[in-house]
Amino acid sequence: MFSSLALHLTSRSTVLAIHKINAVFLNNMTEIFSYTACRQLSQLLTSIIFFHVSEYILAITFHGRSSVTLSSLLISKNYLFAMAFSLLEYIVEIIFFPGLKDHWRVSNIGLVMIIIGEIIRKMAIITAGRAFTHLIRIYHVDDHPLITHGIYSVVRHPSYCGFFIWSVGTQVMLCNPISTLGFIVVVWNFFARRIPYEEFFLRQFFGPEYEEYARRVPSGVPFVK
Ligand SMILES: C[S@@+](CC[C@H](N)C(=O)[O-])C[C@H]1O[C@@H](n2cnc3c(N)ncnc32)[C@H](O)[C@@H]1O
Repeated sequence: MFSSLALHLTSRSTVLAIHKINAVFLNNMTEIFSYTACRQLSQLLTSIIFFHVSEYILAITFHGRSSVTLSSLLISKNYLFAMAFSLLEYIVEIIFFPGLKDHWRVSNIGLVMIIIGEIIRKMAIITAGRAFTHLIRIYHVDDHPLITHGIYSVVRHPSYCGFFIWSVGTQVMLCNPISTLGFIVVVWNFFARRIPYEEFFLRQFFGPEYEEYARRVPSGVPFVK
């Protein structure tokens, strides 16, 4: 009799545990499919698709289909890792701290950053035209003039400035505190090393003309000379 009572109690507690797990699961699913998550994740997806497809179309427009590779889509392993990490952060936080994602003023500032960053970057690509290559040129070619007009008269590296704002904006829009800091550090470091490397060759190509341009116009990436 005792054993059947024990069995009954065990199966009852098992059923209760399953109900509890189901409730937690359903609650988590409700958070994941909430209005907040649907809106923020669809904004992220739209921004990413628009950014990469337009990069690809502009690269084809200026350089022709044959010289455009996957790198023109700017999808690297590090980039995929960073985006995957930010998605993981988003999912964990929306399950355990859903209130964190409801800061709409912050999220909308992120959205504005995405739009401004995108506009600056695309203005840079269109202004530089064929001079804009995704891989840094290390040999001078005849049809590569120094671009100093338009947005290049305001900052020397508008496409990097635009990407910096765009990428950090994606994380601000998602209200992801860890990835926002992570993106600021990683993207800034990347450009802080890339800009001197790129300018080493630009100084070789254009000599005093580039020196004078660099003295006059700021880089466009904070704290990078
Ligand atoms: C990915 S693009 C980035 C251009 C620029 N750093 C920017 O942020 O807009 C890199 C290529 O642009 C070329 N480039 C950079 N600044 C330039 C300028 N002011 N005029 C002409 N070519 C430039 C470099 O030689 C390099 O091959």
